[in-house]
Amino acid sequence: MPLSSVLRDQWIRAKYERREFTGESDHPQREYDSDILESILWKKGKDKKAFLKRTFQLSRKEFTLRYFVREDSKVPKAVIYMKDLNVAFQPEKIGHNHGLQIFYLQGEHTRNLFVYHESGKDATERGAIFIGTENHSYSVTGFSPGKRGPSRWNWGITMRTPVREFIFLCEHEQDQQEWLEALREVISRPMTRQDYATRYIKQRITEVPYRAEEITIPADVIPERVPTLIVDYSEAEQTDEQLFQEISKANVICIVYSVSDKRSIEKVTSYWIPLITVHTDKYNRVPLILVGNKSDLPGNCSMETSLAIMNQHRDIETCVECSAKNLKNISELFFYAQKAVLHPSGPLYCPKKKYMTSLCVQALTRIFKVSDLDNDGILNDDQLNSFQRTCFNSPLSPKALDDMKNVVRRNIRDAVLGDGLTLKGFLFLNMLFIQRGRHETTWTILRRFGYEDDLGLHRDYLLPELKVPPDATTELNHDAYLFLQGIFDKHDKDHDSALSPEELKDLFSVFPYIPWGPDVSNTVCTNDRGWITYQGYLSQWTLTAYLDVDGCLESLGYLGYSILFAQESQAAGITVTRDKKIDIKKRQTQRSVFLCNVFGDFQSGKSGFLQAFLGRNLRSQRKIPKEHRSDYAISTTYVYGQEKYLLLHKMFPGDCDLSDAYPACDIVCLLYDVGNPFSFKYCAKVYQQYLDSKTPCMIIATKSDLPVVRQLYSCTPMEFCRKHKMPPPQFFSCNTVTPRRQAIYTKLVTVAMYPYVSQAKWNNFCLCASVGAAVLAVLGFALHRVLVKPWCSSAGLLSGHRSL
Ligand SMILES: Nc1nc2c(ncn2[C@@H]2O[C@H](COP(=O)(O)OP(=O)(O)OP(=O)(O)O)[C@@H](O)[C@H]2O)c(=O)[nH]1
Repeated sequence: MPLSSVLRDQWIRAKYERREFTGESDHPQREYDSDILESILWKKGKDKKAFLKRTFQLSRKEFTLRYFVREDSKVPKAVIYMKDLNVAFQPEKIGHNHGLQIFYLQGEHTRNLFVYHESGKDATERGAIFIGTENHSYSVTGFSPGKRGPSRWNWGITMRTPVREFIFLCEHEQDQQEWLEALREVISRPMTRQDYATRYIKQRITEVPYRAEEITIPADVIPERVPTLIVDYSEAEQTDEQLFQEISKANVICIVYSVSDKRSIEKVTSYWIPLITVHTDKYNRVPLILVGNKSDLPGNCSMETSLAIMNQHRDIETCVECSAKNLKNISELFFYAQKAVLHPSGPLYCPKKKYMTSLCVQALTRIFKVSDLDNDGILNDDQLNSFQRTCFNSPLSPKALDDMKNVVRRNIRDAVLGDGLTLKGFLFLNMLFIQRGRHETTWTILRRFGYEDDLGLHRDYLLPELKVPPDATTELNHDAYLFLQGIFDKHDKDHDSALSPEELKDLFSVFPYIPWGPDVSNTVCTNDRGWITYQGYLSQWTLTAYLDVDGCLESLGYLGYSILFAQESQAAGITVTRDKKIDIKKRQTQRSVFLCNVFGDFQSGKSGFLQAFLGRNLRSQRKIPKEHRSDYAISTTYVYGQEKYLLLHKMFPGDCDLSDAYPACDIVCLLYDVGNPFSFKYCAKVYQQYLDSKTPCMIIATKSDLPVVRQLYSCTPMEFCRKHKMPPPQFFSCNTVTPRRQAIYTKLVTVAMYPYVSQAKWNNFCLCASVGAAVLAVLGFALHRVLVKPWCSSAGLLSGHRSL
């Protein structure tokens, strides 16, 4: 046992088990029976090395401590007056478990005696009670056997001092009466100056301390490995200010009342709870433990009273009756206090409704859905086992699985279907844990899935740190795409490779909000019914990762990426690309997303250009309600067989500072309407004002199905391109009979990927890139689907993923 634990243990035993300082003790207290307490202590010699056996005598009569060099000595080596003496436990300094430092004033010097006792028990302090007078709030009353139940020691005396109450028991009524008389006599006598001094000395050295020393229970005692600091408060020694400070620092507060004193329980609601409420954060309530002490005495206050208080006050985590005298429930009390902090029941359970709180149900429902990998509403044995491994690091034995299912099945209908647990069963199981006081099981599950005490997801879980240097971009990596594909397959119940509104709603049911607005259908590819296709779905995630990496991390968190793919954080799913300047210098890029800013005057056909990339002709574009329009369009295209994402961003003339928007992109498109003579002027202005020759730029002549009119500008668009060494204007129309994807987009990605290729060679270069790509594109896409398919096999996420 560590040194500090011995002393702590002895201190607790002296105070609570032997009740040495309270007058309630069953143990004979020698120091009250004889004037002199004699004991052998080992005292450190003058050479400061060896400890020598010395006889010490504590005289109650003289208030002195003496010690003798030899056992038969008549003359003491030193006589120390109590008023000059102080004692401290010093196990470390003395190098012995029961070491004491006795220090006292001699003349103007402080002398030290370093001693230890062979047995810790005898080295503990003893107590005495000072008896003051009536007008100093001392009183004494007797009580009769009727109150106390069958016992030999039935005749009681209650002695009240300004700081606490002492209960004494007598065997016979006559003893009780004699004691009462004697005590009353003392109390009725006025206090002399000597009395005041004696009270002071006695309180300092022999009476139970008003306040227990701060006790630290080391971290390694409990599995959660957090240390516990127990802080006592004494009205007699501390100011209100100190009390308020301690209250505001506390993680849990034990309000102790006496089960034998009705007033003390009344004070819980009339004084302590309001006081704690005022001095604690109302958004972060401190759990309270209601402790009915002296359960060894007959109670005035039943457990029902404390339960009623507990039901009225949500902050009261639990109530417990204990007896400090016979140590009943004392360790439980501290266990509950630790538990109240580490595994509070308040956020999980509503005692009034006798059911879990709605926040807890929501959190567990999300956990169930995340863990139900095939989304069939049942956690089968494989899924239960991987859930168990995730939360508790080990699978369940087949018998434990069966037992668990049987318990649930016996208690509630529809909780087990086939071989698996339904959501109803999963919730019921957790409620059982909570109701049986095993909050820590549910908390382990919740915390593993990212929840913190208020049942919100932890910030570090949703928003792990990710450093993105200024010239880098963020993309999803292969792992994250695999994960997201698994999520898609799980929710595409009809296997039509598109998500219906219901399927999408189900996918986002693990989110506290729907992250995608109605504009998403016009940002990515959809099927004929306007439902987001598999390709559109991945495109939207790509866009989120690129433009709003925090939002993407958060979404991965809600979907449970880091948990299901056993990653340290959501950030493991993101690739931060290298600086674009290095790509250009090395003439190669690993990036797979390229941003193209699309400029053009009002009504020049920018939206048309974006929508045509998603395969929509003018007719289908006209059906898009205004509020569902999007300023982005993203899809894939293949360049030299590599699948790349092109993200088109529509820039608005006049309403934003173009210089801000410009530098981040990889390529710029300047659109003019061939049918509008004023349209090109805007393109020339943007080019001259904001663009440098380093960013590739392409001029697109839109609405090429309309008659071409002469542009009212100092030169024609063709001359302008020649002058600025740009490829000639690319004619484009989305007014086609059938929706079709046009080559222009592949051209844009190719140029964005190879910005250093001379602009004069663009046309040939782009042609090669796209022709070579066409075959590989189909192949590449098919390969991707085949590769990622095993992800959602019933063998579980991880095995599917690893088999890749
Ligand atoms: N004939 C023809 N009309 C087109 C084409 N593209 C767009 N339009 C029409 O031109 C008008 C403007 O098209 P948008 O694509 O909305 O142009 P915009 O530049 O996004 O417009 P603002 O957002 O108002 O600046 C619409 O009435 C479209 O129907 C095209 O290729 N051919």
